[in-house]
Amino acid sequence: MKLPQTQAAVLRAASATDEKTIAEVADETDTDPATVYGAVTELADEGLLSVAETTETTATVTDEGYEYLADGLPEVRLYRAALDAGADDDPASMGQVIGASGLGGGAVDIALSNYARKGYGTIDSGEITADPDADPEADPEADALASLDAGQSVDDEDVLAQLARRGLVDRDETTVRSVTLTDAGVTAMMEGIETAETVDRLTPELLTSGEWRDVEFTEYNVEADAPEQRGGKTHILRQTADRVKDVLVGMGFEEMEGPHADADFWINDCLFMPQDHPARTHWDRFVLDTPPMQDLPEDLLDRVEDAHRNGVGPDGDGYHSPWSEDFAREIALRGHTTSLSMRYLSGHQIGELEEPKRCFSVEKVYRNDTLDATHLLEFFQIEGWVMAEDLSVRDLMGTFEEFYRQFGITDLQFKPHYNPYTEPSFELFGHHPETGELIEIGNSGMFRDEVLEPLGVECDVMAWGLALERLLMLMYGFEDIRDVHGTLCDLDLLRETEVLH
Ligand SMILES: N[C@@H](Cc1ccccc1)C(=O)O
Repeated sequence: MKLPQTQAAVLRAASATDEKTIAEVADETDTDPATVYGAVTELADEGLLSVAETTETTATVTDEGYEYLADGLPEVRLYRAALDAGADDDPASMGQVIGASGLGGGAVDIALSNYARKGYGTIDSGEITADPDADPEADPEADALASLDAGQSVDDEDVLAQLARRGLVDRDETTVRSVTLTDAGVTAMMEGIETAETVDRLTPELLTSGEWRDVEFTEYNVEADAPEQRGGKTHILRQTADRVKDVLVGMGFEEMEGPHADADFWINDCLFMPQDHPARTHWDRFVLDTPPMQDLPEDLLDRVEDAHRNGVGPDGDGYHSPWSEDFAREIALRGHTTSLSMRYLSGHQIGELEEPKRCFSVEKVYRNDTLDATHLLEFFQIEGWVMAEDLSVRDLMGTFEEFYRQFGITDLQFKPHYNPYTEPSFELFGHHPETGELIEIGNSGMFRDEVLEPLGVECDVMAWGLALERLLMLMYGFEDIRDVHGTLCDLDLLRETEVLH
């Protein structure tokens, strides 16, 4: 039988009786393990090798683990200090023993929380005892750390789990593949294996000698299974944001951009948000210690102030509450991207707009919320509006149905809501694919005259702010927003999720 170089070498290295791991075969044949793996896959496809997979958990000592290897585990150091203080006879003062132990900072807490658990003694109302029978020389956790450091394996699963919990070892699961010759493989070996003339790897030697010109290369097998290579990739949130942009551009929307830190005027006043609204207090927003915004259109400022004080139209009524221009000029991180909509609709950002017009942004907003499974302090909003004659709530709902359908979400629910700047207003909900729970995914409405008139907009405007992270939740079924953000993120979810375009 004729086989390409690596396959022939791998088959020769394999045995019918002894399982050999890919790493062992790679070692023996002096070949890169990924290449061996490729050859193994081919040989298994041909029925010449059989491959067995087992999962192996590896444990590596962390930096903190190494610290304790050098200095001793904190609880062991505490025990020795307690013995020195005679605590095996009479309880000794905790303060003194800790002082004598030389333990400092976080190590004291660590020592205390492991001391009794491991049978070194008791700690009670400021006193410490040392069990005379405890043997610090035979501490199973210290022994396990030393074995791992010496490259030996540790079999005691409980001790390993405890070390992992303490952050003294990192545990990783790896798949180990071992090969054996099948009957067909044995037969092929007995009949003789010839190395095919083809070359399956381009080597530096082939390149420098120029030989690459004359040799025949093995064909690529693009279907062969290969170990996963994990390079960097675009975060699924960014991927989904790009997808959202594509969908909205496809629906005829143009993208808006503008400052993350903006005058309260654009973030709130233009939206007819009373200056004493709770969302405008320090409870909700992040104010910046920067000079006030100078560049505000004076005539718009006057009209907005007038709307707040007196309302608009013949029957209008304002808030009858204080309105301060200084407050309007204060700079804060935007709590929604509706500030951008105000900048655009007013003509301040890109000049006068002509209806019909549709705009959107997929950008970050900032709120002084409490972090939990569904709330972040920074998140992405899908802002959008349509400016046209004679818009109705049906246009709003139809737009959402069309938009969310592109993401496989077809069971939207609408709930009447209140915003100071829209009338009517609706909250949007969708079902979580795993839990079935109704999740709020957005807020919307038709801008009121009190917003539009000062801006100089004479037709209808329907608008919304949708939560990108919540859309992601409904698409991929995770239940905690922290699975995709921050230090608690679910790496497998982030690595394996494909955002389809
Ligand atoms: N700004 C609103 C969303 C919204 C925008 C425009 C109109 C109506 C609602 C929010 O952050 O929840």
